[in-house]
Amino acid sequence: MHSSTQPVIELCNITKTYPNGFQAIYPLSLSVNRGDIMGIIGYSGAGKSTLIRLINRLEEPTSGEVRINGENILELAESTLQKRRQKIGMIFQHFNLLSSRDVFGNVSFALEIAGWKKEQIKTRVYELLSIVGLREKAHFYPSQLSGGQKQRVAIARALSNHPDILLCDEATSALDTKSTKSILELLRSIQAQLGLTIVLITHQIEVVREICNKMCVMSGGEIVEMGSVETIFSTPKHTITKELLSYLPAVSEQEVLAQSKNAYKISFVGEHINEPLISDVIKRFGVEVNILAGNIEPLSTMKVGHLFVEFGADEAKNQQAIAYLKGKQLLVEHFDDWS
Ligand SMILES: Nc1ncnc2c1ncn2[C@@H]1O[C@H](COP(=O)(O)OP(=O)(O)OP(=O)(O)O)[C@@H](O)[C@H]1O
Repeated sequence: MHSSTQPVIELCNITKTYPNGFQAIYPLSLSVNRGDIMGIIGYSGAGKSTLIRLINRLEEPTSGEVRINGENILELAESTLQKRRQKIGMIFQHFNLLSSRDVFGNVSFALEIAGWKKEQIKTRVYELLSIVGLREKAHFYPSQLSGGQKQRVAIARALSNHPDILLCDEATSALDTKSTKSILELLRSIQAQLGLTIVLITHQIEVVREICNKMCVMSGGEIVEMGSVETIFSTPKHTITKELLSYLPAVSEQEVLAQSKNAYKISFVGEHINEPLISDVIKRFGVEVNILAGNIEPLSTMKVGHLFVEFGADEAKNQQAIAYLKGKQLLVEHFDDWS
């Protein structure tokens, strides 16, 4: 990820009160740097959608400034705003595709509006469909596509005018786990390829973990915690942040394998959960143990724990330690056995 310290989006003391008098955003400031993937997370009603829509003036703030690349976009006349908006792509939870147009037509639509010439449109649409991996589906209609494919079309459309910002409003909330993963991978790769700045809102903490480098936690129209994903995940401060983090699904074996090709999975149940078995083998056998990940899952009848570790270079000691753990009725599997 090519993040810099150059702010691309700056929200300065913005507030939003809807015409019915409801204040959805209390004074808040937020700065997003070039190349950041900023995740805005919070429960339903926290103000996430309102906030993201203030960035491209789909909502007008009640007070404050919205600066894009240093320019206060609240001062722009409608015609200039339209031009600037072409540089801010947006994707939505329900894709918002035109059902009467095929994939090609949906992507070309944004270019037609922006006044591109017909012959340039064709080249650009196929270029975009290649980026999102849908070239061969150019003449399919939205009703013939899966949710993940529809979101790819929406991404191609959002990228059509070479934006430098991409706003994602719950872009994976309507997708299953597999499609979510592939859309997040696509977002990560286009961010790297095109040097985009991405702001995404989500209520899924795993989305933030997967692709963001920065995050904000929103509650009651305010940002209650903001910073790098590493810092917030390792030392969450606000109660809402801690609660959201507690919903993180258990670490997956693929994630562990991405860190080490020599990992062991140690599985234990019930009575062993509270025993200091790892410090035990370190003391007894002088073995080196690097803990890669771990989790305890409360089942309805008992708790099951998994620990993913990597042992040091001394294979004789490692085997003694593994034999000892197996003797304690723990399941110890090398990655070859479970990958
Ligand atoms: N047009 C509107 N008029 C009045 N109140 C609104 C309007 N739009 C949103 N709100 C209110 O503002 C608050 C924040 O809504 P918003 O959609 O920004 O939250 P959110 O965090 O995105 O929630 P969700 O994930 O459910 O969409 C909510 O209480 C909502 O009812």
